[in-house]
Amino acid sequence: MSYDLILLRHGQSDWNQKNLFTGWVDVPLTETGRAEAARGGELLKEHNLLPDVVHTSLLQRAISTAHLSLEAAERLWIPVKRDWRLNERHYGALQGKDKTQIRDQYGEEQFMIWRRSYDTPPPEIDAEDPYSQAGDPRYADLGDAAPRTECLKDVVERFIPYYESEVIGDLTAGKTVLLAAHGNSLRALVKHLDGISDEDIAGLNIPTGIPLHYQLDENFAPLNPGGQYLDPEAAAEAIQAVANQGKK
Ligand SMILES: O=C(O)[C@H](O)COP(=O)(O)O
Repeated sequence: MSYDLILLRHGQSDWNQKNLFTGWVDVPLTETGRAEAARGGELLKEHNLLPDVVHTSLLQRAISTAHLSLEAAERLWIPVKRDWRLNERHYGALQGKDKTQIRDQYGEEQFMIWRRSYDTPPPEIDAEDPYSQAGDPRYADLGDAAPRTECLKDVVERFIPYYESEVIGDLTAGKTVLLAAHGNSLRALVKHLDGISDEDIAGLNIPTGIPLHYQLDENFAPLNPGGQYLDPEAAAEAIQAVANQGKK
């Protein structure tokens, strides 16, 4: 008995291309990102990994990626579940800031603490900041619990309960599950699945638009630790590019 779980980071977004911290800012995919998403769907079809249900965040780059990849895989008809708990990590006051400028201004060490430390969040975003989500109707139900910044630990704490109830629920029902989400929300899940330490997770990066397949055993532990990228060569190159963001 095994279960199939597919993780898909959204394709390149407008702000990935512009090298800006994005977090919860709702930016669209670029043409490259749309092509990556469609290619992701073709890979699913080629590997006969056809999702029965898709879970996405509330952000259009993940929603569009799910749609374009399912279109390419001829699975547009499957049920969709959306939840804020799959959202990208809230990047606090860094949202909308240029990654290279922040690295130059604060130095490599602080830049990497904000980007990759497990439990140090960036400064909170001001409600008046143009890139704040204060007043965004999609988060109205969260009230005061809506984050104004998050570290990876915060993402683990919101995403893993969702994974354990909703995603494991679908897997248990025998469904192949596609999760269309984000670099840091997927890092949170991979940390959980592979039992990666708080220190070592800093070195793990997830590329855009390349499906990552986990086969899980009856206890939902990976039979293939680390998962399998459906295009391993493209993934290796793209992982390096994510790691190098902010460098000149
Ligand atoms: O929110 C962002 O800026 C990106 O989606 C993830 O960025 P990072 O790789 O710098 O954490």
